[in-house]
Amino acid sequence: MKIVDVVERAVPISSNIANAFIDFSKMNASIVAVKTDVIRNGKPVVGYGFNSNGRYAPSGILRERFIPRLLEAKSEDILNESGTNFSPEKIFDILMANEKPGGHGERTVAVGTLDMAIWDAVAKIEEVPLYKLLADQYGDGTIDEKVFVYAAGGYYFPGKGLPELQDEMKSYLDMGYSKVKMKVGGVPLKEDLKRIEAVINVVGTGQNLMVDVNGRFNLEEAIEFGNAIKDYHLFWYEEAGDPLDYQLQEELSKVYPHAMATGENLFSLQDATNLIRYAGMNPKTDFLQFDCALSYGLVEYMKILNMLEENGWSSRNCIPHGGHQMSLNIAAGLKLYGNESYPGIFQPFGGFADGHAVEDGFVTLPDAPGIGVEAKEQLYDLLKTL
Ligand SMILES: O=C([O-])CC(=O)C(=O)O
Ligand SMILES: [Mg+2]
Repeated sequence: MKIVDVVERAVPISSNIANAFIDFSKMNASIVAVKTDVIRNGKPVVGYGFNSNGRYAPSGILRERFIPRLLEAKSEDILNESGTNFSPEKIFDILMANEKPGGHGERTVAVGTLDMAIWDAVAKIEEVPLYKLLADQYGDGTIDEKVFVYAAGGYYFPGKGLPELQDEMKSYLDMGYSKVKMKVGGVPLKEDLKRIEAVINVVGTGQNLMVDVNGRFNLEEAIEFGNAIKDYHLFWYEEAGDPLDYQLQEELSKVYPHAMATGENLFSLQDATNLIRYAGMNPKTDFLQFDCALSYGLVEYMKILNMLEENGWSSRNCIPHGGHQMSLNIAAGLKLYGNESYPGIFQPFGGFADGHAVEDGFVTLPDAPGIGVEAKEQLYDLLKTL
């Protein structure tokens, strides 16, 4: 049993949307295929992966360091104890050989992308959906039959006014979502408050709305904004300040009385641990958004879930960033609170399996082996070109 080839390509996911920190005019992502010599259904098993939005394709380090390390590994060093499948944990160790701790940089994205493809292959070799493999081998043996998902959008866009913002949010409700997220912090406070009120008018209550600052505010601005929105009782207030400024988050936590969310730009177990140690976040109210496809993959994510449990948090505090099927599988198999979703943006990676419409804010997963990329036609059409 061996990996015969690994191929990578960068593909555009660019658009004119912007959050408070970046626009996506040059955004791209790496897609990878891990080709094995294992035959299932008469064909060699191929695992597919891609990196999540917000970080650029790590093509260079994938091609120069991580793919060669994987291809140079001896078969016995990447198989599980019984030799019946690949071991994502052993592969993680192979990939991370000769990488110093700290200063994680873009390598977390490269490893996260490969890790996704490895898990896809491993589940395909077992001939089960990844969520089932996770529940059986790493979870309590049961799955969540449906997963809470919210529609993330509300981006700034040239010429987009309040009516267009409201139409966008209405369209998410029409698709079956119950909660929506919008970008804030990119225009003056007064203007954002009008945008927030316009969206609450569509979704009915602040509890159906999250706002995302994408790390734009300093402490003073974060507190001012928090004070201005607190009476809306929003579902959460996300990434108010720099993701690594734990003190800002801690100070904000002292004065903002409702749920907050952060973590999409923390890319390692150590960074996540520091957040839990130093940022004053509250496991009774707050949400954690670590995205395995940006942060060394599911092997690292499971270490983060263990760390959370040791510190009085639960997998139910987690709603990963990224809106991809990998995290949807993790949500169903390891019992997260839910998953993000980007209806219509970051295509073809955003959204879930064809024919699995969102109903009352929940989505079901296909019964296909692996992550389920073959059940999303537009995505599979792209991946199979590798
Ligand atoms: O705009 C982005 O970079 C995406 C983001 O923060 C989110 O989905 O929470
Ligand atoms: Mg965000």
